[in-house]
Amino acid sequence: MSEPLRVLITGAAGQIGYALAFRIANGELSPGKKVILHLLEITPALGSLEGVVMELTDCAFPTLQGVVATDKVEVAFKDIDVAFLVGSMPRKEGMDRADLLKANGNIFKVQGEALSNYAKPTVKVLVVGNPANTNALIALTTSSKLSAANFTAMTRLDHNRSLAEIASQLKVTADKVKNVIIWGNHSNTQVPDVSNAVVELDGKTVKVTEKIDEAYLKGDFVSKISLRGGAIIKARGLSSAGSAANAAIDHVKTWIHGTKPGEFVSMAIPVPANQPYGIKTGVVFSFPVTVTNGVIKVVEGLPVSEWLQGKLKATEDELQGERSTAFGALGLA
Ligand SMILES: NC(=O)C1=CN([C@@H]2O[C@H](COP(=O)(O)OP(=O)(O)OC[C@H]3O[C@@H](n4cnc5c(N)ncnc54)[C@H](O)[C@@H]3O)[C@@H](O)[C@H]2O)C=CC1
Ligand SMILES: O=C([O-])CC(=O)C(=O)O
Repeated sequence: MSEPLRVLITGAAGQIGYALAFRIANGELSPGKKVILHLLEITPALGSLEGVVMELTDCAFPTLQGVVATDKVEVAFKDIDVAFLVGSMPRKEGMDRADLLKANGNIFKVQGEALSNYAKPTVKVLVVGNPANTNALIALTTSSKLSAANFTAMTRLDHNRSLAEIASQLKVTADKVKNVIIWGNHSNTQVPDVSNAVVELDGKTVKVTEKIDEAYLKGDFVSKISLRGGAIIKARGLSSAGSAANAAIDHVKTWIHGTKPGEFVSMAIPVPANQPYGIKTGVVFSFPVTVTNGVIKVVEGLPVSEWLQGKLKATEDELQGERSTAFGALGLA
């Protein structure tokens, strides 16, 4: 029988952690495969974490082989195959995600070191905690034994929001839309781009740009997707959790099982050495990607309009700025 999948969730007693744990325990990442959940929390939240473990036990999931619940990184990160790095402070109304750098940056410095020291060398790391791109860069920078290929940050929620918005405009379900792209930072400067997206309408595949007005796609659509996180905080008084956990599962499932032929998704990854689309190395940037046998590859050669070029530059500049702030504050080189 194959080895169980060891999956770490940090911040497991928090909103997103709570939504993630049950779905992962139920085998959603790799159907049929046994799972050992590693749940990390800060010491004051251990009581609450114990309650999560009790509930997981009470589900009697046939796939759940064990649970390790701890406040110690050396226990939590030991031999893990997948890491969902969620545990960190969420923003409140009126804040930008980059305002969280000061509160959250150090968490990812410590956890980068822990990944390097204790995780399997093949570990797949997804950073969810905000500001996600720069936190992933911090973790990568402090994990001397792992490589860039181990690290990603989440823009799949923005990707899914884009699929859903286009589907709603065209009165179809979201599975009929594919190949939207989120470029850059998981922030207000992200670039939701549907210039390569297609939709299945009445059995025919057509370009989204043939069906929806260009002014809307470059205007209200971009603002709606990029400001959606803030709109949810305003409506709920709390940041997105169910949809964030869902996107995190989508992201890791794609990483494990690959993309379908002809399809790409959005993932934030360390910029590869060949600097696709002219984006300079040294930041974690969201690109259109395909995944085959666990290897993430940027989809290159897509046309870049003048409009897109300007937006790519703005989101890249923001990421370079976040990098300088974070590296300065944390004493990283
Ligand atoms: N990338 C994305 O698309 C999204 C990112 N987020 C981000 O995810 C993060 C978590 O959000 P929520 O679950 O709503 O927050 P939450 O406050 O409900 O839960 C966070 C949990 O992390 C724990 N925690 C804090 N420091 C920790 C550490 N050093 N080690 C382990 N656990 C630690 C806390 O005790 C708490 O239980 C936030 O930074 C939020 O902004 C949220 C939605 C989408
Ligand atoms: O907006 C926030 O702070 C939470 C988040 O990242 C999102 O919902 O996209």
